Amino acid sequence: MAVVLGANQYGKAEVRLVHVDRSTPRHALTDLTVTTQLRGEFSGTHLRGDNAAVLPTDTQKNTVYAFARRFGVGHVEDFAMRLARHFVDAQEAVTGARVEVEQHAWERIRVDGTDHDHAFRRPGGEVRTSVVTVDGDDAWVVSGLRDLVVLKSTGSEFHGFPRDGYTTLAETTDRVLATAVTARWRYSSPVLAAADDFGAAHAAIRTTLLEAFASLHSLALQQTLYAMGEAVLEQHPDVAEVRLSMPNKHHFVVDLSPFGLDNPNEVFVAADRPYGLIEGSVLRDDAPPAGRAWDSVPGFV
Ligand SMILES: O=c1[nH]c(=O)c2[nH]c(=O)[nH]c2[nH]1
Repeated sequence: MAVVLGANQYGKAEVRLVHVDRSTPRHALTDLTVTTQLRGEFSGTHLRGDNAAVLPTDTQKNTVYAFARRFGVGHVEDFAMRLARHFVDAQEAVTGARVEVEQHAWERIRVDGTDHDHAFRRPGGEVRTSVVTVDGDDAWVVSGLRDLVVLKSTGSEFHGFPRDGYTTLAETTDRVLATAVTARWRYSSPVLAAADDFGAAHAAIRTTLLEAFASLHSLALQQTLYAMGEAVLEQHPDVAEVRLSMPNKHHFVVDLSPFGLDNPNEVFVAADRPYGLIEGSVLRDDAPPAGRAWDSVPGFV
């Protein structure tokens, strides 16, 4: 019996690329997941561990980021074709390539009825939540939402933090700020005074959260969290307390200098973990007691 190598391919899977076109103050955002797979004559590495024909998957990843800076992204089909052609043309052993590009949608956040220049929201996936607790004659209503994914491509800084022997984080005056908002708010009373109904109240509070996120020039996600909670309390008299849980969905500037390219905050790797997790409660100082409102509400909020 002879054993032979059958069909094979290899590459880098799920390269998370966020490209910000900042050529005008009205930023354009392209958010991609790219998977490269090379096909060709790779028997050497499989049979003998001879890597002479193996363009590293790490190189393939770098090429994705470098191409985004050199050529821009454009349509996903064009970006994929440019990459696939490059690998096939540039490497002797590579006779074919499969490049899969998925694009994640973003919409502009509307503030006072106008599309914002650099604040975005991911459509879909958001969940409206509610927990009602009744105890005898008492009742409490906690409403909320989760997975409201938002991003600002500028208008966010983070500096002035303490440094110790383990600190490597660079201070920044311009970074991408992104989070998936989980918010729960407790109404002062189970019967709304100011709003007609819970649906209208939910929609209005959601708008307030989005507008506050978009409008604040942020010096920390903690500051953004507080501003969002504060805006809800200021604009919605029915609400006694807001609890927020906001992961800091880090976007790191890719170092393209090894390829002779600068990167003026244009090409980012969107990391999925680990992430900062910023949580807090914002409430009126004269809020009625929470009673059993938060009983059995999972997690921080
Ligand atoms: O807004 C931020 N808050 C933090 O506490 C923090 N920590 C960190 O590393 N980056 C950030 N960003």
